Amino acid sequence: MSKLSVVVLPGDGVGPEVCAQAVRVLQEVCRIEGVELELAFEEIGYTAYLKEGTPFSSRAAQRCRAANAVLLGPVGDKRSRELPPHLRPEAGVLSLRAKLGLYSNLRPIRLPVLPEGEKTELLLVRELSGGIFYGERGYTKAEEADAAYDTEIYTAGEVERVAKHAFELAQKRRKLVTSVDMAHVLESSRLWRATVTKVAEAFPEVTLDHLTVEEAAGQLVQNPARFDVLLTANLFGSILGAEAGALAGADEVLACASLGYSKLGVYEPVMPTKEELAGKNTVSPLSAILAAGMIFRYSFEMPQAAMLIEQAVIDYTGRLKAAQAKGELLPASGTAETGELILKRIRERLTLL
Ligand SMILES: CC(C)[C@H](C(=O)O)[C@@H](O)C(=O)O
Repeated sequence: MSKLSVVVLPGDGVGPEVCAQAVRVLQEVCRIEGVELELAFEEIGYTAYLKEGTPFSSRAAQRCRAANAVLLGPVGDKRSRELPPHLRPEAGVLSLRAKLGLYSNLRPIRLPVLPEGEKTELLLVRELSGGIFYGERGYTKAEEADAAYDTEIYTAGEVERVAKHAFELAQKRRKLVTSVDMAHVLESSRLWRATVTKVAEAFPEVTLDHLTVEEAAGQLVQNPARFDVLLTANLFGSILGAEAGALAGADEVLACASLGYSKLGVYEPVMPTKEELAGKNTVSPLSAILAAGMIFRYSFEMPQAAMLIEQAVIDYTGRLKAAQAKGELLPASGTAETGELILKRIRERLTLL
């Protein structure tokens, strides 16, 4: 029996309760597939700061580095706003990515194509360990209120490795990479564009086109079907990811994977921390469950198991929508109950296979 290990970083707000359901799914699918699953729990974010005085401890980092995958809950808390930047929950996430060398964030997003309303799936590939989030920052004068700066900086090597990843993924999809930058204004974007163009030479079967970030923001709304793989820098990816997430609509279930050179990845639901709902068993765990599915796809290399989970989520949301459309009264289903229903579907599907 093979053995795989996952570190769970439940994060803040509703993170623990949604991660608990994703863990149940991980355990069940590993049991079915005959994989021995070793689980460890560590803290990150505001919760970690309250307990340990740091948003991500070096002990937690060490355990994550030794694992096969990390399941990460949403991170952030309104009460952290007064903290110095290095103690804020977000600093914990940036440190996790840097310490694990995760440079490529993959976010599949299904968007409605108007007016037909059908869905198209694009894959956002966001550079994750460089750019303005990691560039030098500070105040230019002793007087803090005077002037502040953050540096957008990329090396060709940083652009090259994430671009290669985007092209490799596009090869298995519709074979189009749209690289998004601000090459009309920014020097770092001109390096980005030149480097991506060079990487494209090794992938003659994949088409490359370039858009400015302003164009991309518009096209996501007007013509989302024109995208297959959307490749972009850290900051632009954060903004376009939020835009695409909003366009996808509240009932779309979104998760993402952050990867580096090895198979070790960090997987997270794309959702807010919703501190006010923490512990109330009301939010949907489906994004966290999809994140668990992505663990099987990218870190465990078990695509059948990933499909089993994805299909269970699709079946569940499909039936929910059909019932709503018929005006049927649905039984209230909390976080844990939804997790249970997904487990039931996973077991049912197995009997069908
Ligand atoms: C603030 C930062 C840690 C965060 C992230 O990169 O996850 C943000 O950019 C986002 O995309 O929601």
